[in-house]
Amino acid sequence: MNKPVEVYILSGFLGSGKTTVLKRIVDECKKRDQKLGIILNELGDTNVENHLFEDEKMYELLNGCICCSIQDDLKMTLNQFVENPVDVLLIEGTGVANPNEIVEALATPEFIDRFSLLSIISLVDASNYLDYQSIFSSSKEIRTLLKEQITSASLIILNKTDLVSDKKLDKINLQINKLITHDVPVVQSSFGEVPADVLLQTRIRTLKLSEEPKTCGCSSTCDHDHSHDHVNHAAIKAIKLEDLPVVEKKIFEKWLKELPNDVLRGKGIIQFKDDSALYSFQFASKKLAVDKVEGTTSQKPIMILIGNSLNVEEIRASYEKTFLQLSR
Ligand SMILES: Nc1nc2c(ncn2[C@@H]2O[C@H](COP(=O)(O)OP(=O)(O)OP(=O)(O)O)[C@@H](O)[C@H]2O)c(=O)[nH]1
Repeated sequence: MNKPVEVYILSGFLGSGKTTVLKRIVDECKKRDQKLGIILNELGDTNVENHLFEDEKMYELLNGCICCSIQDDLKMTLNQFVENPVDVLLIEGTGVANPNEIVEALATPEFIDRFSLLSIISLVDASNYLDYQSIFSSSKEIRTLLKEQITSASLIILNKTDLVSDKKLDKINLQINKLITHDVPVVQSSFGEVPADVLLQTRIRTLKLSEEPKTCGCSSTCDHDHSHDHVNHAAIKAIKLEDLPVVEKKIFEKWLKELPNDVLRGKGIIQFKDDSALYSFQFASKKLAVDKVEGTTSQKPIMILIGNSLNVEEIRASYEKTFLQLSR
């Protein structure tokens, strides 16, 4: 039998910096000449970030969360890596995934000797942490999910520290340290800049299965019985807007920033007025970042918005009013 594939799971809430860290790990593994595999999971039915990993053996699991509604897809994908092993497999869950569910899939008899889980790296977004913990500006689902992402980690990266004051950081560190019971390191970073040896250190030696099977509370599509304890995150939805017109960057940015606070994350591909290039955009922590898509791409302008109990009709109406009526 081949050597087990070394696995790292990246977890963390929407926009916390998982893909940013994933890119760092990919670069490091390439430097080490390691053969890489990536599993990216998105809530919506489109991955707008696949251009970032064109050279890698990548599988996209779309339209659901590998921690519940598409567990079978995850198992099928893991089988691909059993048949064609790589040295290192990176699994990035959706921002609302509970990493324990991925651990559970890796710990089944068919996979336990094939994969060796080395670490669960959880990203915590310092710029939103206190708001997400607040009963006034967040929901119980989000608070429970954040707690699960922290308590299941073997390494916590407190990211986006550039966006908060030292005083706030101290407060967040204190709160995180109250949640973790084991000797789990918490490293602070901005743009996921964590030394490679810290990032890739082996922190888990054995997989543990949870003891008591419980009924899953994931969603109507999930009717299996398996051992986990997690939040019902069905209220967190992705909306996809396609056929986007060419937009003015300033208007686009203003529209995103004025979206209701329930919109926790946005991403996509966009074309700006008077510019023939396509740009990938990221909207997280109420900040817009755009990046020119280099080379040729078959992707078309598209926008994915993810949030908690989103009022889809309201968002669609505001989108149509701002962009479609203006472009007519
Ligand atoms: N200011 C700041 N921005 C950051 C930092 N880390 C990541 N970002 C930006 O935040 C946005 C979201 O980062 P991602 O790495 O895509 O976050 P993610 O966790 O993969 O997001 P999801 O796709 O929602 O799961 C991007 O625009 C990043 O460039 C940071 O430390 N500081």
